Amino acid sequence: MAVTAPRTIPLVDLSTFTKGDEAQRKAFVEQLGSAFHNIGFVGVTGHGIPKDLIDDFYVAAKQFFALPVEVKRKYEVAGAAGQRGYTSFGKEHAKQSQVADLKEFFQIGQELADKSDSAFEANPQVSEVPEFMKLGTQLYRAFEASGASLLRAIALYLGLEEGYFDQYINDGMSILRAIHYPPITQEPASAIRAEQHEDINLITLLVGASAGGLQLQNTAGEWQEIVPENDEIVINVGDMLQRHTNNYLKSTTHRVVNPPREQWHEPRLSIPFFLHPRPEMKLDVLPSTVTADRPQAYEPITAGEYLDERLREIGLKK
Ligand SMILES: O=C(O)CCC(=O)C(=O)O
Ligand SMILES: [Fe+2]
Repeated sequence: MAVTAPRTIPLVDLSTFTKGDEAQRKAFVEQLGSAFHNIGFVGVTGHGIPKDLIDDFYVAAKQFFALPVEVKRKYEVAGAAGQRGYTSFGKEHAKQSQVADLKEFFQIGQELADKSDSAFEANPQVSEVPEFMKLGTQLYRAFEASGASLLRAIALYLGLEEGYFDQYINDGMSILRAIHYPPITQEPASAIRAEQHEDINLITLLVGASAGGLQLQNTAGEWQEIVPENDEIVINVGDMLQRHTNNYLKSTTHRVVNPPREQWHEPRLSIPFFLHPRPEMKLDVLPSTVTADRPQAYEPITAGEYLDERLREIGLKK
């Protein structure tokens, strides 16, 4: 009999919120909210992101990363701080680390009908793999819709109006990132696939990575493996939401460790969607989250200012 490891994060079904009755919706709000408050991570099924779309995008992403590096580097976008197009191996590092992560990635941003909005850089089109951007843009939309539903539940949990986040995330600055961790060919000096960090954005939605390695740090400081099942996506709170809620919702430290030596030849691909609001959203601490035991921990800042500060710290912006 197969031995199933105990789950490290709770599992919730988003369709009980998007399609359920009042009692089911209330139960979902409580489950999601307490997971974000206690752990900062949750597994979600019933998220409405089509499996075929994920699978097809994986195939296209693999084809992209298999291109020669000179070809991939054509898709580096000067001045976009890695927020669009390709970022080569060895560039990004966690904010406290001097050593770059063992990864390369490609980021897709918002495609607005109105191209005159200067907050948005254009996405480069990858001519060698035309499906890549087409599927990536579709997946972006699906993640956006699913993330909006999760934030509606979180707004209710925080005692806000259900549509509170919608005004900030419609036409927002979200990023779909395809990450390739190549096979490891020699003992890494000290770097791991992704050094421990917290995400910058409101929430992150991550679809099933092609190999294990993702770990979160629990409140006791121990590293715990996250092993998503089947069509489960992993959601975590980012620093913007933690800041806005005065640390009531937790942006939990996580990392991707290197596999054991016998699996070094296996690459790893993963697809996080970083849900960002529009740059003018104020991340000022919500008054309802300030209490006697939880005094105001942060000064007012906008999402745009905060993002800028963080991109400098991780080596993507000069
Ligand atoms: O590759 C993964 O599974 C997670 C990557 C991650 O945490 C990130 O890019 O922020
Ligand atoms: Fe992350």
